[in-house]
Amino acid sequence: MAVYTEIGDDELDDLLHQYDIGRALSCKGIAEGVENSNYLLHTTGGYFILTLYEKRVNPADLPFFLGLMDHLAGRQVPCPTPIHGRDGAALRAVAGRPAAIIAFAEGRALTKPGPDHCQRLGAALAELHLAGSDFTRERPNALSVGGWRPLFEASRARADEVAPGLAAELEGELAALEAGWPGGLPEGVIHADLFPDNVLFLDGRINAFIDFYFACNDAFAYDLAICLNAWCFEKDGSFNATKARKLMAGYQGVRPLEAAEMAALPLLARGAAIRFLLTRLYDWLNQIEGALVKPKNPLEYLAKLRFHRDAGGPGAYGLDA
Ligand SMILES: Nc1ncnc2c1ncn2[C@@H]1O[C@H](COP(=O)(O)OP(=O)(O)OP(=O)(O)O)[C@@H](O)[C@H]1O
Ligand SMILES: N[C@@H](CCO)C(=O)O
Repeated sequence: MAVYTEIGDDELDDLLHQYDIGRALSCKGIAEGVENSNYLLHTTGGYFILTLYEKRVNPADLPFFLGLMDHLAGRQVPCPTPIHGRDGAALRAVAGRPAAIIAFAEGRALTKPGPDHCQRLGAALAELHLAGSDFTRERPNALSVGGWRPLFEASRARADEVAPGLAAELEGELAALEAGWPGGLPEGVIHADLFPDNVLFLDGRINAFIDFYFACNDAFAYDLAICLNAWCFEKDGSFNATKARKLMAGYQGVRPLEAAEMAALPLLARGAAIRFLLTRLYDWLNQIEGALVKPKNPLEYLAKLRFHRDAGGPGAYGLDA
């Protein structure tokens, strides 16, 4: 269970005194997630999510994340809003951690998304990209190509404990990505972690995007590449070309890709694969005792990386570049 920080009863009561959402009836740790401590908070005013921000979140970035959620929700992007206290602020401190209360969103994360879900995802992702265009805060992507080598260095010495030869393969991959990483693509605000567990479906439709805590400014097509990896491979590791085609069609129905974005997609997908491989590898090698969190398998992303390296071109994803 991803609960790194416990909250005392008095701390919770003190927190709720700052809001108009009633008094606490229960507050239970949520099993899902690996990054932050999340609680399902039930008050006399309804249900909420209480999040305490942990290691990978820089407190200075929180106004960007919380402001973005307010901004997108105001533009009909399905996304829960932060609750503002009586003083107007959404960001607080609880148990020594930065914290926020977020509206509870109905819906279920899909364990096995189908092609039609991928199409809906594509369309909603493009709408998110367009809706972010007049968001005025900026946050560079700390986990883009410039951030991968330091992350790799933190795991390099022990990488071969996870798979023989992994360090050498990652070294070669990083060098290729650093040399060829595309610039000048259309960019704006991206979600940057839009995995199936961060999309809540209700009656077959997307009811909420959650977990905006990697959102940043970067290439739109990189966000699409992250989704390609997270949604279009089966549990056995095989690539599902139908899902990829649907994802692309959904996206392009709202925001057509430029030729340069299509051409860059195989490389962007390799980059998106190494980004999650590296954070998973770090977490695998540096597990936090007592956090009751199950680290995710880095090797799932090694297989995806190899797939894109051999893909041959954007046609593999159903695109005619
Ligand atoms: N606004 C919300 N409404 C309903 N449920 C939510 C909401 N926010 C979070 N959750 C629930 O809490 C879980 C963990 O939230 P979240 O994905 O933000 O955590 P995380 O630790 O940042 O996880 P991740 O590993 O995806 O980065 C979600 O899977 C979902 O079940
Ligand atoms: N979505 C990430 C975890 C949270 O960043 C992963 O699956 O590795």
